[in-house]
Amino acid sequence: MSENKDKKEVLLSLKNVQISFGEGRKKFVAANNINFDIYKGETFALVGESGSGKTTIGRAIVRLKETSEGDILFKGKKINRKISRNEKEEVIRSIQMIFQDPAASLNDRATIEYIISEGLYNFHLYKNDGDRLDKITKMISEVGLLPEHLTRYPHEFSGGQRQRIGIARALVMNPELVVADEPISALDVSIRAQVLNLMKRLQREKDLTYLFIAHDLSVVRFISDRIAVIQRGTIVELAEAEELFLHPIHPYSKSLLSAVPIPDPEIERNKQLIVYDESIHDYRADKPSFVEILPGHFVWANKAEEARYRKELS
Ligand SMILES: Nc1ncnc2c1ncn2[C@@H]1O[C@H](COP(=O)(O)OP(=O)(O)OP(=O)(O)O)[C@@H](O)[C@H]1O
Repeated sequence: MSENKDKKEVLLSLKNVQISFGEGRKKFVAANNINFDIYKGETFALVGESGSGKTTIGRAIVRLKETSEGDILFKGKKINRKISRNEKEEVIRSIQMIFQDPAASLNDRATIEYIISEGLYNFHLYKNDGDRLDKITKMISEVGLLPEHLTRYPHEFSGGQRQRIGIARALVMNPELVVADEPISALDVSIRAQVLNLMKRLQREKDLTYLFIAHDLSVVRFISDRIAVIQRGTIVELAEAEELFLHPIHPYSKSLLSAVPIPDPEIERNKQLIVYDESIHDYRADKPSFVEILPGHFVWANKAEEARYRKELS
């Protein structure tokens, strides 16, 4: 999906990030030891099952959730925890989020015009009202809807159209990074490809970088440059998309991949589902870390596992 991944300019960096809910004995760590870079122009997928911490990480990046440890850097500047009001505004403008459920994320009592204009109003990102109208009219056309839709309300639209409105609301801010949190999973299967194609086209046209959150590996295979697999709050593997599909290393990634349907009935029938058993990891004495096992291919492993994986690879 990316055009300039070879340049590898780091846009966003997460360094040893931890995100938790509650305090003291009630503290629940939803994501821990999170380390990854997102390059400008690429689509970086974060994949894991429900409850693995994907949304929490996305929300921390757009400052909807506080981090409890570590740093989040955007273009080299720290954007988590305490930052100035100006810096906050810059983050909100430059990093926009598209939400999973377009029905729930749009205010049903507001017109589409208001919904798409809201960020522009909040940050005074227009010269005058004519300029604002120009911006949102252009934006609504870019997502495949019509200017006359601006006076209508969210309930008058289908799920796919509502997600287009969600995309317009995010992109009218002219962001550099878009955190797309399962943007197609709530949509009818028949329109998912349309929305993905729209996102791809807009990425090319507007030089966007995507963090694409999904629970389904088959969805991200063909749209992402790199994939991080997350399991119960820990990223267990990160690699280029094809590399991950061809040479998964962590047993959890292997189990997820074994569940991806193969479009060949013969292979599909004889395929072995790999069941992941967490108890195979003994991390009591030999602690794990995020190891670069091959260039650009990282796996969560302790010393013994690293040695075993290296042997398997040789
Ligand atoms: N407000 C909250 N208070 C306490 N725990 C929370 C809260 N929000 C999320 N969690 C917990 O944090 C963990 C990660 O949740 P998160 O929503 O990030 O997962 P997810 O991978 O995005 O799942 P889904 O695909 O279902 O959204 C879950 O165990 C969840 O129960």
